[in-house]
Amino acid sequence: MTPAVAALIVAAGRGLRAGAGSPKQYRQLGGVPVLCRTLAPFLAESRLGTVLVVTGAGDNDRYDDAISRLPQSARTRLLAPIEGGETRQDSVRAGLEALAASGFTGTILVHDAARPFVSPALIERALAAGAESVAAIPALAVTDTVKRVDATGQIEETLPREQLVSVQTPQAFAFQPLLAAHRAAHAAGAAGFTDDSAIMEWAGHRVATFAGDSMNLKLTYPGDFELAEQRLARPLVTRTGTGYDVHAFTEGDHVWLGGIRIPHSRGVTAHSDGDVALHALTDAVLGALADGDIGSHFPPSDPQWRGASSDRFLAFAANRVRQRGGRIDHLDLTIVCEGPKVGPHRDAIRARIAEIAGLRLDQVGTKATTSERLGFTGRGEGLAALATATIRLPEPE
Ligand SMILES: Nc1ccn([C@@H]2O[C@H](COP(=O)(O)OP(=O)(O)OP(=O)(O)O)[C@@H](O)[C@H]2O)c(=O)n1
Ligand SMILES: C[C@](O)(CO)[C@H](O)COP(=O)(O)O
Repeated sequence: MTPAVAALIVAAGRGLRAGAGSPKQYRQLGGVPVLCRTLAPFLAESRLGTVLVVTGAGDNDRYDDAISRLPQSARTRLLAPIEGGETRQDSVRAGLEALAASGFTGTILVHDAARPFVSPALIERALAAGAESVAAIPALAVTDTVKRVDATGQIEETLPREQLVSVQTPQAFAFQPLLAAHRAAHAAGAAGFTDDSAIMEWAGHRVATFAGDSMNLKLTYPGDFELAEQRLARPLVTRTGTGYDVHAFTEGDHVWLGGIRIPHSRGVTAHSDGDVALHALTDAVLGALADGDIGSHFPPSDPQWRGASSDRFLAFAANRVRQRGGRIDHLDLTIVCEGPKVGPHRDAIRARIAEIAGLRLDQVGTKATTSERLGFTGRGEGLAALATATIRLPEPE
């Protein structure tokens, strides 16, 4: 039976811009070959039935050496590598043709071997987005001002960055349309595409985006290796933070809990959408960072947060962890209320929190309890949430 989802890792480049002799995907990073680091999270994802690496001509020994560093049990879904071409586009097409010959028809994730910091959570987001769209790619908002220059480096114009994103891999596609687009581009002599979504655009498909990861660095220049080594060299220390939030009930017909709108006979009094679960989680993450609290970053006095959807608060805190070179290991949440009943919504809340924070489902715990009719929650005057965040941060210098 052919698998429903496969990953294609392109590793046939020469790494000329990175210099230093051998192709960058076979260089050591923290004592482990780059390709090994890149493959590990794909091979650990049980929904990926097959992983195929496209290698350069003459790289067989390097490839064998790199994958010998992976545990035997991790290699069971790794197909024999196939040879790539002159350009990335040629290499992807070669991989797609090999998968087509094996009868594959499902969803394909295409990823650069040169991106060894791909996280399990990003792969999970790619899988989820690939199940929804013909083409979906990880994107990050552009935070620098972006200019167009002429051949001499003189600025020609400043581009409005609101509509610009920078895109990464893994990119998720329905296999047949991607194969058809690659074949059509090849037949038309259309070359020079720097990613596969550009080929899908060229073929007339709409391409969706999902949240990228600022840690998903592409090793391109020598400085990227220095940065990557520095990142790996600093040991991570575990930090824990707690959060607590309360909102009083008022007239209304719904409450927001963990990013899910739940119909209820009451609403809550709040400046934002009053989502106690996301507020407590945000404070837990900020607490673990020792980085103030939700009110110091999003002051209630600021009108722009009036009625704000609280997912942005948690996403902000999660991004602050990543910006500091850290990661969230786990979020745990307890909701305290007599009503609404949380049980029927618990899976949706858990999934939404994982999505907002960029985590896998197993990194999020959600629980709910009443307070046995005691106190303000017991009297049905409001609802509360408690949260714990466990994160890892690079040890301070
Ligand atoms: N003919 C090619 C060129 C690139 N790639 C792969 O595509 C990814 C992104 O390409 P890039 O970073 O440009 O890698 P290189 O082509 O190796 O780098 P350079 O352009 O500096 O030579 C890398 O994983 C690379 O191995 C490939 O499989 N086949
Ligand atoms: C595919 C890619 O990683 C998306 O950002 C990027 O376009 C590859 O570019 P490269 O010049 O081939 O490294």
